[in-house]
Amino acid sequence: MAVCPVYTTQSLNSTCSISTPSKTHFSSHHNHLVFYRTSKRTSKRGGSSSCVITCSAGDSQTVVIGLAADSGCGKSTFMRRLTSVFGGAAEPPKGGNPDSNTLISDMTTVICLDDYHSLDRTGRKEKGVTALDPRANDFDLMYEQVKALKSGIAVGKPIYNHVTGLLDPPELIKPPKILVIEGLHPMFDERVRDLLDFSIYLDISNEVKFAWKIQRDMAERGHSLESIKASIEARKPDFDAFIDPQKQYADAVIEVLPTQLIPDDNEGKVLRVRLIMKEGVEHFSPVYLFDEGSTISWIPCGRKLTCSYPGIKFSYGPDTYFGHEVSVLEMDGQFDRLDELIYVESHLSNLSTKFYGEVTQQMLKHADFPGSNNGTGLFQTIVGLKIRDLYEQITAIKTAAPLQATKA
Ligand SMILES: Nc1ncnc2c1ncn2[C@@H]1O[C@H](COP(=O)(O)OP(=O)(O)OP(=O)(O)O)[C@@H](O)[C@H]1O
Ligand SMILES: O=C(CO)[C@H](O)[C@H](O)COP(=O)(O)O
Repeated sequence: MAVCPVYTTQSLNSTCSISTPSKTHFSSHHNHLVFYRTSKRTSKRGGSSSCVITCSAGDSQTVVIGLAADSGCGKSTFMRRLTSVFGGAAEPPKGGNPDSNTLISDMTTVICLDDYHSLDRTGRKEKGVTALDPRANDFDLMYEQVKALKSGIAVGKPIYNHVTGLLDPPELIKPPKILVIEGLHPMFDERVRDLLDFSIYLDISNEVKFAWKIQRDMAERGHSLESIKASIEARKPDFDAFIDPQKQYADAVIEVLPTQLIPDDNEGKVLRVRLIMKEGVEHFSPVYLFDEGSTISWIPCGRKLTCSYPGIKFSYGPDTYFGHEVSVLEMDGQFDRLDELIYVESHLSNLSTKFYGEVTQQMLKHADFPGSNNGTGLFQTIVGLKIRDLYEQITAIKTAAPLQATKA
């Protein structure tokens, strides 16, 4: 008899029907009715029986955002910028597992897809697979739980403990207004991909990834240069096979490359960052520089923007990406003075800001975050504002619909 690792909860005032051949326990937990699926049995026909819990969801629907990137590529930094756009601090679940990977704020819940590792650190070692390999991850459970959350049903999500390398007991995740699923594989499984309202891929070139890893793992974690190189090399085949291809599905890609302003630069400090925005995505209109659809090259340095060597260059224009029409906004170089960013902001359109200078204000607020002086911080902030706009559009449609139905 196997232990079924899932439990599903639903608020007491909603209607649920249960069909399960396995033992199902009910209990009240945080004002939620909890269904524990404790066992699986083999049905008479020989197939494995599944536990089906059908609940009618509440009125609110969760908007789901996917953020894909390799480890150490700036997902946490991006998440901090995104949650800040919605206001309020993001914190791990109160009173829960201190090693939880989840971050909850008033509007957003960010779950880390590492929690769907089906093999723990020892299991991966024994089987000779990396965490990037789909065989080390439970996509069925990921799909079931994201789908449940999207339709307003709370779930008991497992926790992968990065300190111990073990799978810890599940934590309760209630459906938030905005659910962000971040990690290695948010767009890998077609079923999960189809649940996403918007998806982002952080595409960090090998040179830059290496520079960031050295900065963090050598300076902050005491790893040697050789071990960092070895870890990047060991992950590369699986990264190329399973993680990188997801960028073709992303609605926005933030590509981070070495600068072209310094010939043969190998320091990796000055960056060329490209924001690739898919055309025709519902509730998302790409940002543009000066004139929508034109091809523009702009050096803003001069009286209104202070630039030291090697300067700053912006480019904008239409392109294609994996066969899709896209708009690409590019920034090469770095800002000397963040308060002068307002000059650049005033030449960008479709930013989905709520007031003049909101991008600059957000950037100044988080001036100490990595990438605040270059295109990584700027484009992450812009994508955060676009996600707020997308959320507001989706929820406006949802609240308007019943009214229209009443009128008719
Ligand atoms: N935009 C940036 N510019 C410069 N360095 C950056 C930038 N973003 C991230 N880094 C570097 O990379 C490190 C990892 O960033 P972050 O923690 O945001 O990544 P992550 O993808 O969440 O990592 P992990 O999955 O390993 O937890 C940071 O400590 C910093 O050194
Ligand atoms: O690629 C990763 C995503 O963060 C990690 O390497 C993976 O989750 C395994 O974690 P750990 O190295 O702590 O066992």
